[in-house]
Amino acid sequence: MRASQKDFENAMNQVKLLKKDPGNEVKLKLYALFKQATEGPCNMPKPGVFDFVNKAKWDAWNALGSLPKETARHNYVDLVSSLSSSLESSSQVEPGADKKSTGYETLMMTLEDGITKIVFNRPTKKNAINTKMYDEIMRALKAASKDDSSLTVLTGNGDYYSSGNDLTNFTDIPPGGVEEKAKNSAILLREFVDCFIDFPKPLIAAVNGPAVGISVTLLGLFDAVFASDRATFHTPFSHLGQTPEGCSSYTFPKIMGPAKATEMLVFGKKLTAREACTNGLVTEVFPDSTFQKEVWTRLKAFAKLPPNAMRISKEVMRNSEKEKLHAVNAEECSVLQGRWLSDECLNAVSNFLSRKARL
Ligand SMILES: CCCC/C=C/CC(=O)SCCNC(=O)CCNC(=O)[C@H](O)C(C)(C)COP(=O)(O)OP(=O)(O)OC[C@H]1O[C@@H](n2cnc3c(N)ncnc32)[C@H](O)[C@@H]1OP(=O)(O)O
Repeated sequence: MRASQKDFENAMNQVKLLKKDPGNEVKLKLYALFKQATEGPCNMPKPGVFDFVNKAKWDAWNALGSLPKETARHNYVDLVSSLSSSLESSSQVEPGADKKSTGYETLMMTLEDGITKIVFNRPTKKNAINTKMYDEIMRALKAASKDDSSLTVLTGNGDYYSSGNDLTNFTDIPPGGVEEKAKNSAILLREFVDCFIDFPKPLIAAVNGPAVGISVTLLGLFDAVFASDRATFHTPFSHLGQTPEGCSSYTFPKIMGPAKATEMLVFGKKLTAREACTNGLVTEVFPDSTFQKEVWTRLKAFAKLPPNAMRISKEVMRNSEKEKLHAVNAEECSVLQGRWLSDECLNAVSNFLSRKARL
């Protein structure tokens, strides 16, 4: 049976009442079907390459070709009806996830048993790091460096550790245009990585699942990395028209040798947790089924060690490198500032946002 104009109007109202965000992919489908149903085939000029959001919308509408208005209206009503039932009943996210807690919007932070735990908390976005999250991680690290804990642990909520830089960060273009955006991003990145270089206490990553991009490169600045055997380590910089950050251009060749570092940072080879452990990036791998229990037993034992001895040992081991790391960070950010303006990068980001590419 075909959907009537009344069904279509009801569906439009139902969309506004959805309690959960259906995600960009579905929103693009809804947009395209709505435009096709009301205006027919795409009749707008194609937006420019920098106009990510409108280009993604245009691509979605244009992809419907000459689909008749009635069919588009019917498909729109069907899609909304399937969303209303599935989204209202599904609950893939852990309690507390994606909610404001303890003064942070994108993190959870606790201090217990001498351990400050910072949890990336955007599980529905695979813990992608958006601008707010960069700011909050810096704030959390500054607080952790001064609190009563002896060590600090970073981990992720949900199935991912983190999918790295949130690629929608690139869509928020300031009045000064993409050049200003690239400049501001380089400043933010430099300040962000500096916080890891300067962190004074033992810093440990509990990598609970796949890690991508900057969430991988930073691991070279951690003091221990414990990984679930479900975790993977992926730095697809060339695929994204980008270049290494997080001091990885220096730490990775040092940790694993230039050949293995090149496989990861230049050719984008994705490592399993065991491969990352063999290469020296990961301290130890645990079966996913016992990961939390084993890691936290280990961490609680570490936290009972004399905190000053641990802090000073870290200082002795790392201080001679600090100046070099700050210089590497500055150079990587400056190179990236240029890459973010390149066609290679802009096209890769645009493809991700239009759902044409998956890594
Ligand atoms: C300013 C400082 C800049 C520092 C620069 C750092 C460089 C990097 O970090 S480069 C690495 C950037 N990350 C990526 O390229 C990963 C992109 N994401 C993916 O390829 C896939 O999402 C995935 C392989 C991580 C997961 O795929 P899967 O099919 O399992 O799940 P999805 O449906 O794709 O994801 C769910 C949901 O989450 C959104 N999302 C995931 N990762 C990102 C991301 N990095 N940026 C923005 N959004 C992300 C994804 O779009 C989905 O959202 P919707 O439900 O709204 O569609």
